[in-house]
Amino acid sequence: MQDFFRFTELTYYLGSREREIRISGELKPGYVLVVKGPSGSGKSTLLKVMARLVKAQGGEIIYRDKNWYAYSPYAWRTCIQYVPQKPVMFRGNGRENLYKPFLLKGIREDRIFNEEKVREYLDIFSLPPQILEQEAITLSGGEAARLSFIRALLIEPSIILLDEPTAYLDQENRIKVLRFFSRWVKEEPGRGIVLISHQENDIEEFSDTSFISLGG
Ligand SMILES: Nc1ncnc2c1ncn2[C@@H]1O[C@H](COP(=O)(O)OP(=O)(O)OP(=O)(O)O)[C@@H](O)[C@H]1O
Repeated sequence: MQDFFRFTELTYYLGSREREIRISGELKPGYVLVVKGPSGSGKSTLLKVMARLVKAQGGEIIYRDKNWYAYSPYAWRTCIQYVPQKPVMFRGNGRENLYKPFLLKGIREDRIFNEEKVREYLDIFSLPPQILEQEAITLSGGEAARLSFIRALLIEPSIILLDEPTAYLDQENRIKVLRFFSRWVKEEPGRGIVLISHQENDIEEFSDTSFISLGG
């Protein structure tokens, strides 16, 4: 495989044509690509473009040697999962929230909702099993954040786009989550993470990192 995840002249607007971003770079397998830049420079928007939730005006991403448009949007999002900074919880309990992506049309058939995996992840992220029965909108910010990591992980993506993953976490959970992702990215070949974090010490938890910067 020549290109795992390479983006070239990726071009997108921040609200209007006047604020155009154009950026090239590469995420290597096993690596964490850290997106740097001041507030409002377009970091979150870049992750949404990469997830194909926001349209790019130009440029391309080559993922596993194929142009991104060679993948259906569903296939793309099965491989590349975006976890927004502010956790999104739907109506329904914790289990229903974890199950939600499996109800979406086009999810790859080899992805199955694995209750055993759910329990395993709850344990890793120190969430009590009762959370599965709790109304998700009543979860605390930190609980919802950890549940949204589990929701993304259950899809078994190869790339996870993490937007400020520790924003809602206390110190203990912050370390737990970062160490988990640091292991996850190395556990199997062909995984990668794109990370936005304002906290320099978050980045120190990862062994192989590379950086790209967006201007002001
Ligand atoms: N749909 C939109 N309409 C108008 N403006 C937008 C839209 N999406 C993003 N923007 C603007 O684009 C800029 C970049 O937003 P973005 O969330 O990508 O920044 P960021 O670098 O992640 O910032 P922060 O570090 O504060 O989270 C901001 O000024 C934002 O207000």
